[in-house]
Amino acid sequence: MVYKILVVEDSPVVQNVLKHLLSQLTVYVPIVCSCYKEAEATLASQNGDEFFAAIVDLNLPDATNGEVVDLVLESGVSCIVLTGNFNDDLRLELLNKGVLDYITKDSRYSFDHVMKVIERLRKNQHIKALVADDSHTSRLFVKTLLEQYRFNVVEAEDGQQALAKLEEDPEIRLFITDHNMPLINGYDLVRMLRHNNRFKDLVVIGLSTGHNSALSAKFIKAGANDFLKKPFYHEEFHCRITHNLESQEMLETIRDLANIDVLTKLKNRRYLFDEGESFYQQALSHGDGGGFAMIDIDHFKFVNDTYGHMIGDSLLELVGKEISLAFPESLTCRFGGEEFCVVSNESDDVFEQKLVDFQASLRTKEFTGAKIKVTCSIGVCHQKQDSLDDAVRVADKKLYEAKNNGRDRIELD
Ligand SMILES: Nc1nc2c(ncn2[C@@H]2O[C@H](COP(=O)(O)OP(=O)(O)OP(=O)(O)O)[C@@H](O)[C@H]2O)c(=O)[nH]1
Repeated sequence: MVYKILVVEDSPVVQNVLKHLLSQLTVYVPIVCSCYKEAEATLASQNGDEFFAAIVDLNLPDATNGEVVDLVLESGVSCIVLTGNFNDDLRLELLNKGVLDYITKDSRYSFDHVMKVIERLRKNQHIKALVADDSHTSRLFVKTLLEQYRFNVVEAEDGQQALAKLEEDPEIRLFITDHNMPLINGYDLVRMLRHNNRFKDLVVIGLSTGHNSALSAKFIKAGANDFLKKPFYHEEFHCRITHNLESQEMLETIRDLANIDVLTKLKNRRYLFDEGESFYQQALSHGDGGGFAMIDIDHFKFVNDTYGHMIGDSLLELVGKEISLAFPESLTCRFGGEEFCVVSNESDDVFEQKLVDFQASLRTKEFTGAKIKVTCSIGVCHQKQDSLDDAVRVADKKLYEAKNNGRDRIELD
């Protein structure tokens, strides 16, 4: 996907900086106009809606009073003002008109800020936000602010409806809740959510009118990420949401780095022992699920010795991909070295058949430019065990037997 960004700016230096920054992130295509007339013609010929956003200067040679802002907004394009003048009244006027941000060209950080806004818009398209407020007017106001920043917004009229929507829709990542609502108030709702591990990554922002200064502290103590008192400036609203989402995204990145094997992109051994137990117990509780398999590539040392470690790495990466494709519903991990494992939540029969199919398909494939053919040995534990640790032990013993019995085979407990 490519995003076209309209840049309306008469200074060649600023044009070049923006062009450079936008093109560095390969998803953006800058289209530069040097004056109002050129922007008008460009927007008319492109139907306007094809532009993802516009970065505009207020003082153009043929339109010195910010007329370009109205032109861009009327064309339905998200507008960011990048200007040399700081004028507080004008800034407020433009923000009220629907301009996303008013950034002054006072340092090189201004350009970083523009890029941050554009990137945020792009990411927000994939973020679902829930707004809970019993007042239709307040809900609509918050919804409009969020939609300006490209969030997908769903609404709830009271606390109970909000809880039901959060429970049924795991895609909701941002929750903005008023305090005074019928059935369940915002504060109680936050406490309930934070006692449920499922919502640990949900970004929660509390809102309230009134003069209860203890409420913001109560909300944050209960686990809300932030709190805003109504009425608020929409700049403050966006800044707080952006900061909280960025912190959450950073946490998720750190968690991924800790839990994902860099080579194969499968979950790593650490994840298996931290989170696999609950996956295993859940699978066991679903009747006849809970199978566990250890998969080990045969004679992998020979691959390294013959083709070198780089090719060995590529082979591990490709086999990892085959494993995640073969067991999409299961928890698939790289256990270490050339050893992988699968925790299944499907019935024993289905799991066994998938293992047989996987082993057979691996046999027929050629991997890397060197067209390497490999086989694998598999040890399976499908008797219900008390813990994942025990299942690993049983499957490991069976894998050892598979190797001793000639490799390229499956041994079941
Ligand atoms: N390229 C590469 N090699 C690795 C990696 N991790 C482990 N290995 C190699 O994997 C090989 C495993 O060798 P062995 O344990 O003897 O097993 P094998 O050659 O597969 O023989 P069997 O398992 O008995 O069939 C060793 O040469 C390790 O150095 C890795 O991340 N990349």
